[in-house]
Amino acid sequence: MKPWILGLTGGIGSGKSAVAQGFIERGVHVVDADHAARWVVEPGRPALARIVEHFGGDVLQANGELDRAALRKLIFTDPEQRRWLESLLHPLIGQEIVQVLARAESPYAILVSPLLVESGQRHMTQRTLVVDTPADLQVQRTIARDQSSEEQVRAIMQAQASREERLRHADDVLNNDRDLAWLDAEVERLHTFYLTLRGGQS
Ligand SMILES: CC(C)(COP(=O)(O)OP(=O)(O)OC[C@H]1O[C@@H](n2cnc3c(N)ncnc32)[C@H](O)[C@@H]1O)[C@@H](O)C(=O)NCCC(=O)NCCS
Ligand SMILES: Nc1ncnc2c1ncn2[C@@H]1O[C@H](COP(=O)(O)OP(=O)(O)OP(=O)(O)O)[C@@H](O)[C@H]1O
Repeated sequence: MKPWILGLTGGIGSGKSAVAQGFIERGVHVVDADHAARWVVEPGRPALARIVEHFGGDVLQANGELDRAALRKLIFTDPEQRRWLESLLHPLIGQEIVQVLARAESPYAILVSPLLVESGQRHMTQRTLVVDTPADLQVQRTIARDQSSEEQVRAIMQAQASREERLRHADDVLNNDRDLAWLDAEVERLHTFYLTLRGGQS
């Protein structure tokens, strides 16, 4: 039987990847929109040429790969440029996600995306799990992981749905304000529940 699809979302640094890892360890097939966003701009793919045409050669590294830090600076200080990039990449990211999900063979599969609510990717899924983390903890964990500045993390959060907006779309919530052992216990609880569902519904 074709798996039903769970959407897993949360803001930057909320813990989506850590939660997804817990589901992967339990045999669930996972596709991550951030990974798909990397595949569509690999050297030789048409989207990379469009980005260079639009933003100029400064967004390329010497080896011909996208300079992600340079592009991040450009799009999170200018909403119009961010929307231009999203209108180019989101349809391509959507196509990649559909292809990978079509090959999934676990009882249910997961689409991990920071922009599940904002980008309309939610419509590819049957159920939404929100990883909910207090904003200050999101900032703290992201800075520790990426060595980025607080200002940059807050600018990215400004470009994302608010916590309240995301929670409005949640069927299930994982409160990620405790330690990793708690996170794993929550994944176990949710996985046991998801295995009882048919098409994402009880
Ligand atoms: C700007 C880019 C090159 C920066 O790359 P970088 O390697 O530094 O970050 P990465 O892609 O791993 O994203 C890190 C986090 O930033 C946030 N983020 C990325 N893009 C966006 C966006 N358009 N709007 C809001 N938040 C975003 C997410 O929380 C994401 O998890 C990259 O994020 C990108 O291409 N973004 C546009 C495509 C997109 O919208 N991707 C999000 C998944 S659909
Ligand atoms: N409960 C927790 N306790 C301690 N550290 C945590 C917890 N949850 C996540 N982390 C850590 O916080 C950081 C951010 O988590 P993670 O990378 O999973 O977030 P994300 O939502 O995938 O972020 P992004 O949107 O930027 O891709 C990571 O270093 C992760 O190991």
